[in-house]
Amino acid sequence: MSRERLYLFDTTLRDGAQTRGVDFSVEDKRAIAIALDKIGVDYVEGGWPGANPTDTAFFADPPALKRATFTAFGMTRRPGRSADNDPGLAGLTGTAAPAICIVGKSWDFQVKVALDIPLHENVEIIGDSIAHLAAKGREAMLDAEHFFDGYKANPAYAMECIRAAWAAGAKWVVLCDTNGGTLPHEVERIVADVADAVPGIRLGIHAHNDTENAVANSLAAIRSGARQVQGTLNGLGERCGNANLVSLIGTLCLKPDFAERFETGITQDGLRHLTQTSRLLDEILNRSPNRHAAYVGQAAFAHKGGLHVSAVLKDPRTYEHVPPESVGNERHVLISDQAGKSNILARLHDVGIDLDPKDPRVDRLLETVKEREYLGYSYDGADASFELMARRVLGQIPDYFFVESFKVLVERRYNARRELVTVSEAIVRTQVDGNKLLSVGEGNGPVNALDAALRQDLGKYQRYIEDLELVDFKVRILQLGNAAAVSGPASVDRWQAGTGAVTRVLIENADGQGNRWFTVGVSPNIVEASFQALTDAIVYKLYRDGAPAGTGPAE
Ligand SMILES: CC(=O)SCCNC(=O)CCNC(=O)[C@H](O)C(C)(C)COP(=O)(O)OP(=O)(O)OC[C@H]1O[C@@H](n2cnc3c(N)ncnc32)[C@H](O)[C@@H]1OP(=O)(O)O
Ligand SMILES: CC(=O)C(=O)O
Repeated sequence: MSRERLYLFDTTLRDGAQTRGVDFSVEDKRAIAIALDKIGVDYVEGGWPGANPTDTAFFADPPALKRATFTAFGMTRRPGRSADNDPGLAGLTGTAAPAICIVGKSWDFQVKVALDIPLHENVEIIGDSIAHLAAKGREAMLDAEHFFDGYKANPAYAMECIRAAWAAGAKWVVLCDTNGGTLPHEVERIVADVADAVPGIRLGIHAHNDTENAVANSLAAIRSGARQVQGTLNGLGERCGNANLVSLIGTLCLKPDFAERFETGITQDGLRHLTQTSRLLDEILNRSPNRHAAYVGQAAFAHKGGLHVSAVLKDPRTYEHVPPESVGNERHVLISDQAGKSNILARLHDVGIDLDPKDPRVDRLLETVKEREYLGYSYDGADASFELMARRVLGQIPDYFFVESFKVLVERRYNARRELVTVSEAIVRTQVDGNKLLSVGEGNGPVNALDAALRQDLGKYQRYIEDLELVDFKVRILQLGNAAAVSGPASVDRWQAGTGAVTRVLIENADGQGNRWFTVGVSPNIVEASFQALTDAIVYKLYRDGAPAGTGPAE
């Protein structure tokens, strides 16, 4: 059975640019447009030429797209002007964009309040504007703003608006849930009514996420006859955002009810790049990806509960709705106090340690993890510290170096230019093969100074850590109730009374070969917690790079 074509329209660069805190440069827009084109999106709406210098410059030198239709966005002609004399429309037709999407009002209330013109005039404006674009040879589309609210308030008028666009030559009439308050059952009914009332009309859906239903509303519209679906990468957009195109692509391509009925432009390879495309956007916006994003989040295929892990190891379909690799994501098995033996075994396997489930060391490891999590450690995000902890229990981590003591000073003073500065200095005394070393490091904060001192001189290990870099540092204050506070590495396993806050430090490290790893430290003292995470980072690198063992501290 042949499938119907469903068109995907991306508005990341237009509605997504209306997100609070998002400000794309021309080069950002180009990179995103090319990534969308690569995965097989049909339309890339680049912005509103004429509205701001970035969009004007972007349209003046459009990206070379292979598959997608580059689309300009604007609004219908202004009241009191002819379409031929409207500067806004001229700005759109002055670009080379083969498709132009204009927003027009379809809610009588909006026409009265926002435009302040008679209802019939707005209908004429829509018709004229679309006819003008079509006459210029462009693929004209109407974004029927507030269509669902308009239809609920005055269905006859809302229909009159979209009939005008269709009759004037619109290739698509996109029904917008502009305020995002419409629910899926309403969308399903209203889109079906419209499709029945105007046979042959090509409908699109543009849903906002104000009730967290934008994706559901888009799917409902498709079920009722919409054949173009608009959305944005990672759900960017005005207020609560738009329908998340990433989630929509996953569902449309992988769920049989849609995938068997509709063909999209998304290629197999494009689908496998979905995770990468979603993360590229976050990278460009310089923000952390949402770990819990459907399909593409780091946690989307992360298994934590013992029952889950045990079953996933037998067959991943027990707790996964689609295979992670189908969208370019991967499976993670997390270690935590929810863990059973299966988690530990799976995680050990990941780091190259295969133990028999009956091996008593597995129980010891499980106990150690649970105790340490109780103290405030978290291995969910700190793979390297997990591996070190496991290998230490198994006696596989040699003594490399020994830190006798460290001291950190923070000084706030006026410098020679009478500027107020805060400087930090750290002094670390270490031993390598019985040789005593003293290093001093300076930094813009105590952790930075400690990191500099630790890595300044590690004797024969120095060459292994030359390219080590601290790339991210996160601090979390934990209230452990009646659990213990810990005071240092030697006392980590010693329980203490008290209810003090404990600091958990998570450090991301990188080296010159492109490896990245996370380590964790816990203490009531932030510097001590950082010290643990920093030393774990160094030990992990020494172990992984096969550095020779040391002889331990001198007596
Ligand atoms: C639902 C949506 O998200 S649509 C996209 C919204 N996106 C944006 O607004 C971002 C880009 N916008 C802009 O940069 C500016 O608003 C511009 C350049 C387009 C217009 O700027 P200005 O001319 O200063 O107008 P301003 O933004 O203050 O007000 C909008 C005007 O457009 C009119 N207008 C609103 N919708 C329409 C429409 N569909 N057709 C014609 N005119 C419209 C309003 O009545 C108002 O007119 P008024 O100034 O006579 O009261
Ligand atoms: C056009 C648009 O962005 C909206 O109506 O929400």
